[in-house]
Amino acid sequence: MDATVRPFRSVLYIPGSKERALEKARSLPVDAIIFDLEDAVTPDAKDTARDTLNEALTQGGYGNRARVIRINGLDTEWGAGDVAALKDADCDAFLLPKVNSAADVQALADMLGNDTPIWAMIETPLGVLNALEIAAHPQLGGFVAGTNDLAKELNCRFRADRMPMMQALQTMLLAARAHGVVAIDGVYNQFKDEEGLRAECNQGRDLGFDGKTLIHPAQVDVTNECFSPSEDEIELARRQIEAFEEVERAGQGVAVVDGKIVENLHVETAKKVLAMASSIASL
Ligand SMILES: CC(C)(COP(=O)(O)OP(=O)(O)OC[C@H]1O[C@@H](n2cnc3c(N)ncnc32)[C@H](O)[C@@H]1OP(=O)(O)O)[C@@H](O)C(=O)NCCC(=O)NCCSC(=O)C[C@H](O)C(=O)O
Ligand SMILES: [Mg+2]
Repeated sequence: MDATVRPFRSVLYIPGSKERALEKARSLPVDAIIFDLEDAVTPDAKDTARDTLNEALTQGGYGNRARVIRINGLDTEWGAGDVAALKDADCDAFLLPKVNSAADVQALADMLGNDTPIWAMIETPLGVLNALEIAAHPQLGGFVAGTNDLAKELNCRFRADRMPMMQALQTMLLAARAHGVVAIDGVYNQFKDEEGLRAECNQGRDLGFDGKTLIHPAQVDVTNECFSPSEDEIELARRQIEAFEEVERAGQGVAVVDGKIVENLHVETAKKVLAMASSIASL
């Protein structure tokens, strides 16, 4: 799949210790999986989770889904052991929690000793404030918003409109876009509340996130729907491209579609919409 238009709509956390969930994920229509060794795994299960996860990845069967391993922080008693056990695993990226600076990313890069992309959880005040230098690290492939940790660190309240953490989310997005890395929104904790999830997905999509992290299979379909180009968006993109090509042939640089101007930059966006739609259709 073309990496520039690879979809990351639905990114499901799976506890690395849960064999049943590791098995189930092979058949779920998610774009990416985060195999978690951090928060979803209790301290007494940390060691066995490494083996369970290694075995699942060796066995494979995850198809086109991007496979991301979230290790424990390098400042914890498990981080170095996670890297040692999994650095050669068949995966697409390693996800480092609570990244505060580019030096944290470099520390993991040094320990890995390979060029597997590193993703960073942005979930601390320093991580947000240093997002630009973190995104600029040459091995950095993506940001994941850790909205639970962020709320804890900010001492803010959870609100449906997420106003208290909006600056952090947008700072992270600006940095991700400045350096062309993937940006995934945080989780929606009430996993049985479909309407609440839909609203938060739409907000994340409006902000510019590529997709959303999920904690339960019941969240997958809504999320895929919200982060896919809709039929209306696809149809509009086609008409914008056609209209622009027509005016271009007549030596002009501005078309009008549905009463709105269409210039070269809108055509670029329209082409991205069609490329993403076709990438999703090919899954
Ligand atoms: C939330 C859960 C504990 C709920 O578990 P459970 O009660 O077992 O759910 P169900 O009985 O409804 O499960 C139905 C079937 O689905 C499978 N399942 C459940 N969850 C997953 C999953 N995440 N991935 C794959 N499959 C899953 C069950 O095995 C059942 O299968 P079957 O036997 O065939 O019926 C549980 O969903 C869970 O543990 N979720 C993950 C929690 C997690 O990963 N937390 C850490 C990430 S969130 C975070 O840390 C964010 C960040 O750092 C921040 O700061 O914000
Ligand atoms: Mg967290």
